[in-house]
Amino acid sequence: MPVNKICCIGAGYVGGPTCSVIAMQCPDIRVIVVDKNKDRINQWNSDLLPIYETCSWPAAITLSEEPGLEKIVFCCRNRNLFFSTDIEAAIKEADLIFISVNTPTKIFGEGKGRAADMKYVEEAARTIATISTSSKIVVEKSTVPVKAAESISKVLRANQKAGVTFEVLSNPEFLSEGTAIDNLINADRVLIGHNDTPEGKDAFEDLCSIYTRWIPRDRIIGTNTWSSELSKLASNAFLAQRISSINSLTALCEITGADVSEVALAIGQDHRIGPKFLQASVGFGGSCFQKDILNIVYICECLSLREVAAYWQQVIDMNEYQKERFTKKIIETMFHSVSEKTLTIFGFSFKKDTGDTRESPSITVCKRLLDEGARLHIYDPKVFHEQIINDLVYATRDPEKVNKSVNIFSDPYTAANYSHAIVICTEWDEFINLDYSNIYYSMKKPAYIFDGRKILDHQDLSLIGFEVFTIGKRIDKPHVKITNGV
Ligand SMILES: NC(=O)C1=CN([C@@H]2O[C@H](COP(=O)(O)OP(=O)(O)OC[C@H]3O[C@@H](n4cnc5c(N)ncnc54)[C@H](O)[C@@H]3O)[C@@H](O)[C@H]2O)C=CC1
Ligand SMILES: O=C(O)[C@H]1O[C@H](OP(=O)(O)OP(=O)(O)OC[C@H]2O[C@@H](n3ccc(=O)[nH]c3=O)[C@H](O)[C@@H]2O)[C@H](O)[C@@H](O)[C@@H]1O
Repeated sequence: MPVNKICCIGAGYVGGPTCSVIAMQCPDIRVIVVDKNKDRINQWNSDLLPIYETCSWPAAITLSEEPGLEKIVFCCRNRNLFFSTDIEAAIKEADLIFISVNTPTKIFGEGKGRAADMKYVEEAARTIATISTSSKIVVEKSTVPVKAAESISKVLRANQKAGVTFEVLSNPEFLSEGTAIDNLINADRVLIGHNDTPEGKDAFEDLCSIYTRWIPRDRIIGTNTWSSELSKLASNAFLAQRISSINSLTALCEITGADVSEVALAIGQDHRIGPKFLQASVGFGGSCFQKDILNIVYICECLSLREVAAYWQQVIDMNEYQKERFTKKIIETMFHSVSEKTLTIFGFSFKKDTGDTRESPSITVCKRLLDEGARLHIYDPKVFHEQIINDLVYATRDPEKVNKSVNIFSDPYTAANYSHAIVICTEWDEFINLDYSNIYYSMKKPAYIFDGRKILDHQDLSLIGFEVFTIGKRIDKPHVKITNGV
């Protein structure tokens, strides 16, 4: 059955960009992205989109300009791309429905702190079943536990109207924030899990026919549904595992005098290992790595696979250790106390080129420093000030302390003024080229820099006069040649 109308439930970081790209590549298909969050839909319909995406238009697409998400949305919106809160109408008319709602870690009940909360997926499935008056392909785009498609099918079947059928596919998303458009247009692979039945195979072909408009057919992988669901979790677990592995070596490097960047370069040159995701850091963040690994841990524990669960849990534990180790180093270096001292935090998003703060290592570092009595000046080029305050209030559960001890700034120089230390928590490019001589003169002495992302020129900073600490490398004091003109 040709797909003419698509509905996507969930207008978030995945639903919005994914459907914008589909609308751009398939001008003959009408794409409606719906959400129950009215504010979010209003933003998608405004000039200020809810997601910050910097990426450029890939070379494969011939257009005279280099647009990112904004250009695509502005080009397709109200042509064949629509954002709406009328969920029922969009479901009714669609041939194919993406479920792209959030699947956060459960915060209470059975599996609290580890299992994925499937309530939004279930709610979406119930709505689809009760509203639909014609048969649909339902595509699970959200990241879900293995066997979730079975639960979705069960909910759909239990509530479907006579004569209406549903075929459920698993089509996990692999985009990264900040490079979503590139990732979607030049996807390494598109994974589609389907039932091994004639209906399942037909639905697979229907979804394929959308992706093949711009993705070469040999990059589309068809698997059984459970492999597809597990591959998504495993993919994030493997990426996070690489970061924890390189981070595990940083403490060793600092003690022995090895430099973790040199180690990463050396091991990454082996084409069997490869250079990506070996950048040592204060720790990984983002909405998915931790959540998806916890999900694997929980599934394994439920299946009595204790050793497997413990193996993956260690990736998370190492990440916690790294954030704690970095913060401890700050406190120890500053004479074992940051109480009443002002520390300037550069970067609050979980990585550069996004305004997203979910599970950002910056939150953990700030919370620990606030617990120790520090005053914080925070600067991030993209995160909204209210978001920073909300995150810190949630983390500390102490609005009074946040109100008293945290100031948010709109420019890095003012933020650093009169502070005792700068702490780099996010690798924003703009931090690399700041005028650190100027910053040094405006700070209290000794002036410290703690580079949690290894992005600065540490020798230069030492020469300016800073006390410098970074991850995975001992910074020796510079041998300043004192010349007296002789
Ligand atoms: N953020 C990312 O970079 C990636 C996320 N994923 C996965 O994709 C899924 C979605 O993630 P995000 O887009 O980041 O989440 P998000 O939180 O940004 O967006 C989800 C949206 O779904 C809406 N929603 C929830 N239940 C709904 C319902 N019943 N009806 C209508 N709207 C509903 C929410 O209001 C929200 O706006 C998650 O499972 C996530 O693990 C996968 C790959 C990348
Ligand atoms: O399922 C998801 O949500 C997505 O999760 C990640 O994407 P994302 O969270 O946007 O960001 P990444 O670029 O993977 O970075 C995650 C974290 O790891 C950190 N990181 C990354 C790479 C590295 O070498 N070192 C490192 O510390 C980043 O700073 C960031 O905090 C995956 O890369 C995507 O493939 C996946 O689709």
